Amino acid sequence: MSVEQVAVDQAAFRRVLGHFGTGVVVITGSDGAQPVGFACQSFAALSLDPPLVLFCPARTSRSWPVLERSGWFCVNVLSESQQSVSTVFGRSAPDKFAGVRWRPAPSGAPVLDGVLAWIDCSVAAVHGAGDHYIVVGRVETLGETTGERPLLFYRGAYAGLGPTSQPPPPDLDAFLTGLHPDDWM
Ligand SMILES: Cc1cc2nc3c(=O)[nH]c(=O)nc-3n(C[C@H](O)[C@H](O)[C@H](O)COP(=O)(O)OP(=O)(O)OC[C@H]3O[C@@H](n4cnc5c(N)ncnc54)[C@H](O)[C@@H]3O)c2cc1C
Ligand SMILES: NC(=O)c1ccc[n+]([C@@H]2O[C@H](COP(=O)([O-])OP(=O)(O)OC[C@H]3O[C@@H](n4cnc5c(N)ncnc54)[C@H](O)[C@@H]3O)[C@@H](O)[C@H]2O)c1
Repeated sequence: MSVEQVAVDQAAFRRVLGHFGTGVVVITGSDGAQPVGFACQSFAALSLDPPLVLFCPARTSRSWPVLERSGWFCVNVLSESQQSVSTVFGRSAPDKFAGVRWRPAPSGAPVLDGVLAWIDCSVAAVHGAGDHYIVVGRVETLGETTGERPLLFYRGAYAGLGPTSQPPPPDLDAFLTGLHPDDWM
């Protein structure tokens, strides 16, 4: 199989970077009266001690200034059955929360019904990077539900994990609890 080199134009960037499949989150917040939020795949765990995460909003984002002013945001990890939620929050719309059920996290930022996990954060640092910002959040509280599978975004389209062909290895618990402090997890 040949490895083709292509020019770095925007179409190639999207096509090639699309091979890096990710989960999908909705980053939410509030100005104290109105909730705001947007779909996001540039989310990552960053640091265990202290507990930090990051995401990257576009400089043109209209939700980000609201989150920055409040000093808080909540990361909502979408489940496989929440593709329509990602579609709603991935577009510009006057009221993305119409018809969406949610409850407030301790910060007041929305936790959407049906998410796999939520991570409530204070804004710890903001760095400009190209046409986006890199936002570092300190994890203040978090929670999870179990049973559902994650929503994935891969090559510009939604995907799921598919049926599990193999059960997890029987020694998975021992592997996860036997990590050396220098191991990256
Ligand atoms: C799977 C997925 C992953 C995504 N990942 C990311 C990500 O990692 N980072 C990211 O930044 N985005 C990401 N997006 C895109 C993002 O969800 C959408 O752009 C979303 O609409 C942004 O919401 P917002 O509230 O920030 O801005 P919105 O208010 O929804 O505005 C979106 C854009 O529309 C334009 N716009 C709309 N209305 C006006 C107006 N009246 N005046 C001027 N400009 C206007 C602006 O350019 C603005 O950036 C992702 C989308 C999907 C579906
Ligand atoms: N990081 C982002 O800001 C980001 C990521 C994914 C999608 N989006 C936006 O969501 C919408 C739907 O996307 P699509 O279905 O056309 O997928 P797409 O084909 O544009 O996305 C393919 C890949 O390109 C990259 N990408 C796309 N837009 C980007 C951007 N503005 N900045 C940095 N990386 C970007 C991402 O890695 C993504 O997985 C588009 O408007 C897209 O720009 C933004």
